[in-house]
Amino acid sequence: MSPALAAVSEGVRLCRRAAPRLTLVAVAVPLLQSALLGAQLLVLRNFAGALLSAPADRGALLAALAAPALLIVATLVALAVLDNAQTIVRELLTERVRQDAARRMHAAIAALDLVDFDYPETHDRVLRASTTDFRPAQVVRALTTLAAMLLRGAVLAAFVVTLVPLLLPLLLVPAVPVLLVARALAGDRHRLTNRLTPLERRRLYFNRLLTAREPAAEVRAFGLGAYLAARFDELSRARETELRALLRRQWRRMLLGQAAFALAVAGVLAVLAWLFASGRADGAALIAAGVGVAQIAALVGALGYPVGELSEAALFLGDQRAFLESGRVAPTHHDVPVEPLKRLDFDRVSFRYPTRDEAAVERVSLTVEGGQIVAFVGANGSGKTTLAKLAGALFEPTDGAVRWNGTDLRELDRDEVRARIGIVFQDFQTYADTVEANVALLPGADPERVAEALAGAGFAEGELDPGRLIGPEHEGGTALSGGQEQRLAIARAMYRGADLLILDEPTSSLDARAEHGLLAHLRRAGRTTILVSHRLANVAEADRIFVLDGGRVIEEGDHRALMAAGGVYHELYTLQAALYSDGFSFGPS
Ligand SMILES: Nc1ncnc2c1ncn2[C@@H]1O[C@H](COP(=O)(O)OP(=O)(O)OP(=O)(O)O)[C@@H](O)[C@H]1O
Repeated sequence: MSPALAAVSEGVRLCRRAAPRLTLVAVAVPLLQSALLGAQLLVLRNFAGALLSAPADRGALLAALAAPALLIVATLVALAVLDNAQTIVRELLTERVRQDAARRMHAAIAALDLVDFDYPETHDRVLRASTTDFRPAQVVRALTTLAAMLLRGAVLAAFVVTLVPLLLPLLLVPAVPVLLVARALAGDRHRLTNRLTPLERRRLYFNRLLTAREPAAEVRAFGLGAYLAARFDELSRARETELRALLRRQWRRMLLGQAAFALAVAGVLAVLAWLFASGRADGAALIAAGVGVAQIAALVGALGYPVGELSEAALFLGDQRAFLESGRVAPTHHDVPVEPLKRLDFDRVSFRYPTRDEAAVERVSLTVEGGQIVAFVGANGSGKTTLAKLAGALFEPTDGAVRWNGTDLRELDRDEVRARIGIVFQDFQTYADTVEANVALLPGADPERVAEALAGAGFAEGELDPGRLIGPEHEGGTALSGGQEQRLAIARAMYRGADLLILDEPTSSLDARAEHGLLAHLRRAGRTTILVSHRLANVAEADRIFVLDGGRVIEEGDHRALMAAGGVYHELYTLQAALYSDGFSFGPS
């Protein structure tokens, strides 16, 4: 099957899947319209016949004309009613297909690996695929329009051919330039859209900076509004330049196609004139054939629209299919049950981000024993967060393995493993929903456990109403402070009752009391915890501390051992301790 045909059948399949009955109606209505049109032509012919063989008696003539005239009016009304119905059915079908496409897109995006989001191509493909959601409905619309046109054409052709057989093959000639141009235009548009996707994403990015709540404070504080708007404009102009070049090219193609079409139609009319001049057809037949030819020519001229739509939809649907198929992940191994965590081993683990040559984590081997609090410390960019994400089954090592009770994480069901892990990210999210939903995330929150998690994260009883709506940009929502948002993220991680807690800078926004309370809570809970922190006073309590530098573990041990070793940890700790001691100064002023 050709790619275009495959995409067409895919489009129809997707429509049937999203709304089978609407698809049926969308197909049936144009067919009915064609049948009505055929009937109308027959009546018209009778009408012309009655008129030309005009009886001398005017009364008799009027009586002969009344019935066909009424029928013509009735079919016209029926055609108009069906047109209205078709408009409504198409809109509903488009809506349903969009919903279905969005569902499938979201499922495919959810199946992507975290690392995929570091590839610009992923975002290009997501944008392309998500702006293709109306295409299946476009296929049905184009197909039904085309089918209706072809049927109408067939009816007209049958009508013309009975009058003047020679005209039929001639009428196919004007269709050739129309079809060629429609296909070429669709190809041009598809190529341009795909080429402009990175530019379009950047435009959307600037638009988001200008319109969203999160960047609003910084944009104002630094007076970035005009600059960002100018960047947006610059990209819009670049897009317009490309669009103009496309339209110029399309204009030339269309003119050429229309000239060829006009020539072909003129040829057909010339044949008609010749038939008349040479007396090969009678007057009534020629008038009727003339009407038929004019209608067929108009139909052929209009063919470009549905054919163009079909060709375009075929190309864009190909992109969507490619994305949905590439989003399919390799099946995970469900047959190995994920047991409660007893130990987590990093076995010579390396990890490289797609956009960087150097490894972010290099041949790290370490063990986190069940029930231990383990800390990762080190300078900015030393690999702590990357290591935490590897522990959280969010990245797969590019080399080596992370093992859960001895089993490589790759051999375990990813979702099952993740369900046993609670994470607080450095750049945690706060969701525009209730406090309760922010903690429990999934439906079916247990209010008691939510209250427990909130208390564990340091909220005093009654401090935060579980029903309070967060997100001032939404109706009825209010904002929390930065520290409250961070504690909410901690409560979320705790609510899961996870085997493993991963806390990446969980206290960066907490006040001293809240920070102390959290650490005491963690110690009491006795849950396996990986703590990433620059605050070494928090870390000193950990059972084991790993010091990272350039993606490698350079020191390990508990606080006492590391202090005794007098290495990097000792130096960092002493420096931080000095910050709190009396008489500290930044140096000579
Ligand atoms: N998505 C990414 N793509 C490319 N490189 C990245 C990405 N995220 C981090 N890196 C790089 O990987 C290295 C380790 O980063 P990581 O975030 O793990 O460090 P970190 O120790 O947690 O730093 P910090 O203390 O600043 O949070 C750094 O050199 C960083 O620039």
